[in-house]
Amino acid sequence: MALMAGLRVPARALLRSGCWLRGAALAGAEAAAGLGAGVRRFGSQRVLVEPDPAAGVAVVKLKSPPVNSLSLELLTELVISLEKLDNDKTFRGIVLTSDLCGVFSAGLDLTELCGRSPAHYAEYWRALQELWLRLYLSGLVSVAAVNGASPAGGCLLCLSCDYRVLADSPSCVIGPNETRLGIVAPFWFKDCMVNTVGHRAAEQALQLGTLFPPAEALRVGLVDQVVPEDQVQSTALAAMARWLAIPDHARQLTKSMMRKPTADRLAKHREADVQSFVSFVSRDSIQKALQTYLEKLKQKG
Ligand SMILES: CCCC/C=C/CC(=O)SCCNC(=O)CCNC(=O)[C@H](O)C(C)(C)COP(=O)(O)OP(=O)(O)OC[C@H]1O[C@@H](n2cnc3c(N)ncnc32)[C@H](O)[C@@H]1OP(=O)(O)O
Repeated sequence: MALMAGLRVPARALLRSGCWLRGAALAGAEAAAGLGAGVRRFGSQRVLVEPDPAAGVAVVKLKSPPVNSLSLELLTELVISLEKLDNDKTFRGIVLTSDLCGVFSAGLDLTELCGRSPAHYAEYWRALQELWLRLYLSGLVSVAAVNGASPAGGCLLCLSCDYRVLADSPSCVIGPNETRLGIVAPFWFKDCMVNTVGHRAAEQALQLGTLFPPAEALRVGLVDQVVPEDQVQSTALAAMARWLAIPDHARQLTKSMMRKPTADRLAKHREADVQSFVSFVSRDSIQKALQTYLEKLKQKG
């Protein structure tokens, strides 16, 4: 383990994909995009917010090493940041990205789903629902700058945004791989997939647990653009400018018209969805499958 800024970070996470070497190039690209030195950042321990008030845009970076898995803490901090930005009239759009190299988000934190109490599972699922509803229905334009692998819950975050830009790298796979773990995506994740790629492609991807490489993700419509890794954020900001050219009230009403029926399917039955998750995840067979998967992940490392 290496100690960085008070965080215990596995050395291999820092060395992943030549992160240190690429840092300078990415900082250059950020500066070119107007987000370099001099910008006052805010946020929390796991969510970094880089505001550009003149542009009305904030870049929201997940920074929960080693893989931005969606722990209860990360979910909570992200909800708080989004709520703050949603309520601040300075901002009209967010770019959601990762501060880590090679990983956008590893999806749900599997340690939150293993060997915990029913009360913990319920609290965790409520936090996930809250994040999804907030992001999916946000009045802000949301662009995902997907600069790393984005399986399962990571893919859900991307699908909840209005537009997706993916880095063109073999490690940047994205998709709903839940069935490969022996678990089942919630119906609202399924709905997001269907709304984005259509019923047939969603059904195939969900049943097979497909993780799409960039070219395939673009072909199926899971992402909107694939660009070289060092251009992901600048491309996301360029896309943002196109979306911000539309008057907010018209775009927001249209977004709500498109998305509210999907969100309402969860919003109207949140507690039943929580209870259904708790009873599913508490099953012995599911606990065993999750533990086996986690152990395999750890052995790989
Ligand atoms: C019960 C119903 C729920 C339905 C919904 C489920 C949605 C989900 O999101 S389920 C989670 C699905 N996620 C995955 O399958 C991703 C698993 N992770 C990976 O494939 C890889 O870690 C990666 C491609 C994201 C990154 O690979 P990399 O080589 O850079 O890192 P690793 O060495 O694999 O991992 C480092 C470290 O992190 C731990 N870890 C990875 N993913 C998770 C996770 N999702 N939750 C908790 N912990 C995770 C991994 O075990 C390593 O830990 P150690 O350093 O302790 O060995």
